[in-house]
Amino acid sequence: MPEPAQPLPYLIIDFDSTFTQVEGLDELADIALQGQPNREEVVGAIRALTDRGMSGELNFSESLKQRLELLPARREHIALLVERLKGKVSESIIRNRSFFERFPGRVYIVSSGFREFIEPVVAEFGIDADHVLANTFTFDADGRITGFDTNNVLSRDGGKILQLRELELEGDVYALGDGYTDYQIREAGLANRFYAFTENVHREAVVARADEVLPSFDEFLYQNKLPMTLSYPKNRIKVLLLENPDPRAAEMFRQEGYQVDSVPGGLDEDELVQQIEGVSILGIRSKTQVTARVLEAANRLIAVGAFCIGTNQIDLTGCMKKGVAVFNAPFSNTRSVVELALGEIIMLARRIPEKSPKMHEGEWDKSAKGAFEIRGKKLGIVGYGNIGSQLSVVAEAVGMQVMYYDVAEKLQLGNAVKCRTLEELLRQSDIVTLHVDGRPANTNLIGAAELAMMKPGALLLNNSRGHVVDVPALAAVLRSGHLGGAAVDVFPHEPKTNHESFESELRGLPNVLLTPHIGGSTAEAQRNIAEFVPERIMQYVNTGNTQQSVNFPNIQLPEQQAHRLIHIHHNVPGVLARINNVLAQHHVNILGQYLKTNEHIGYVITDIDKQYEQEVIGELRKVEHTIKFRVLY
Ligand SMILES: NC(=O)c1ccc[n+]([C@@H]2O[C@H](COP(=O)([O-])OP(=O)(O)OC[C@H]3O[C@@H](n4cnc5c(N)ncnc54)[C@H](O)[C@@H]3O)[C@@H](O)[C@H]2O)c1
Ligand SMILES: O=C(O)[C@H](O)COP(=O)(O)O
Repeated sequence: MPEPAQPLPYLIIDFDSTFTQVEGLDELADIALQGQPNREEVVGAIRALTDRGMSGELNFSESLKQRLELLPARREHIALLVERLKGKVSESIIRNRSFFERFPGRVYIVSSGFREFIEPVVAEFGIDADHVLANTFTFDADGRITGFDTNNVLSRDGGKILQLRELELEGDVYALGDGYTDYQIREAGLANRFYAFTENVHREAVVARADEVLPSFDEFLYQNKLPMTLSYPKNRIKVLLLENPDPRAAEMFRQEGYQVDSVPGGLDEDELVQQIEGVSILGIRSKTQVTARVLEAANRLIAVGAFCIGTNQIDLTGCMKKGVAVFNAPFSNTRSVVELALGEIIMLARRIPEKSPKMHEGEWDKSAKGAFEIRGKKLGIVGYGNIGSQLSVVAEAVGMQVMYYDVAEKLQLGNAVKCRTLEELLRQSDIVTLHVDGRPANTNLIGAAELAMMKPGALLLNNSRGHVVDVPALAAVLRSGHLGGAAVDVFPHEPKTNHESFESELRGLPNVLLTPHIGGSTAEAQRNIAEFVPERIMQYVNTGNTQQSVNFPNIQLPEQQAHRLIHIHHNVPGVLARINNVLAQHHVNILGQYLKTNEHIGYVITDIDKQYEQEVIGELRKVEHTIKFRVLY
């Protein structure tokens, strides 16, 4: 861990809602009133008094007095409280335990809370009792808490100020806390700076008076160039989510401590270029185009999450060359598409797209004309990947004969028959369903010539990508009656939001089922995706693991041993040797090293000894052909 550049300031840290996530007295009331019918009411009243005291609405001594009058606690409840509080230490304080263990002499816990529960909690972080300045309870002979020691300066209004005066600290003093009384230390001139700590509670009145706002203790250490566990505070990682992924995605990123912004609907290239600056993680779905121009404007981008299967909307090579890893959800919505396709086959076979609107208009058109069972019919699947192969199994289960065509060698499932050419499949199938990926070469894969090869009266489904089918050609064969119907979910030009209108030559044609790109839009799929993608991205950010990235060399890493250095470079000879030279020159021991390359980049992870000088990092950053370099911790 590098040494701090300057002498450390004294840190005056509040306990309740700062060192721990909760208020000690509120928790004590909750414990003491367990099983009592008035528990909620009394705890609520104590919480309200705490809050009024903390925001400066009620003077402190009055707030404390009133709270203790309401508190029916006893000595034995305190031990239970201590155990509870040990499990509720603020995340960023836990993360930086080694900071406290290393500099206990520079840290004071100054609290209007009570020594009896503060001391044992902070002792676990190496903070001694004489660096805990807090109130003390008074008890009666039966062990019931009766009040507080009124001789203690901290029990009075302006108690923290009086306490700081008594301490007579020399040099820089920084106060950190969530309450008004913490701010008063700086107001009284007893601290150079006041940091409003908002990891647990955000009090407007306090934040408004702060020199700095700290969403975490990492942020404090980072701003002051002090030794910290993470290399970069998570609250500085900005996430931009477009196209409404399930709210669970934002929730997961927020839980991790990231800042999350959401823009409903998509953004066009110009809009995204405007918004991408400062964004570390971009979350999109199938519509947003991540182009070279967008990447050029992306000055902090680490990863792109496609909250869908398709990634053809992303310049994957451009991302790779910029050291931006892309992740998608390759399996989360496959079942939803399969179910939609099966439903569409049956709907088209029974000409429901024509019959249902007629019924809504009051027309009764009972007839078997053009309607057929799907049992025994030939289903031709183009693209036998995750969706195509799953549909194959389901279609066989309802009695269809499955044929498939794929450019890659694929395992035949069940009784499915492989076709050697697309033409072979098109000429035989009663129903053709497209499940190819969106690679540019698949543009107009099904055009006029291919449509002409299909059997008269056959049905076509496209749930893959809009550009795979030549839409005017499809409209022509539907109008001519050569095809019996079609179901189309994806289009070359799709509206950016639900407020734009949908234009297509397919509108108004008979037996054509049109859906607004909803193949993967089910509650189950969206929820799965919203967990899957953030998990992959957070793993990448936290450990460097690139498993299942669609554009980075995939490395599944063992658990980190000490410090982890992540180096992304252009794949040219000699970079690894240069990295290792720097480490060797500084006598840094390599505990483990993992390298994988592809045609464009090399991705090397090096786990090194705890001990290293700051210079090493500077030199590694300067290694020629470096695209991105980061130290995990
Ligand atoms: N409508 C929706 O909402 C929705 C939902 C999910 C996925 N999708 C799209 O569905 C498609 C399939 O998804 P998947 O997860 O099964 O993808 P996948 O990558 O698992 O499978 C695609 C298959 O198509 C094959 N292929 C590519 N080009 C081909 C060609 N010209 N001829 C024959 N085979 C070809 C590939 O070899 C691969 O086996 C993708 O385009 C995806 O974007 C759409
Ligand atoms: O690629 C996909 O998974 C589908 O096309 C679904 O895309 P969407 O999330 O934009 O609906």
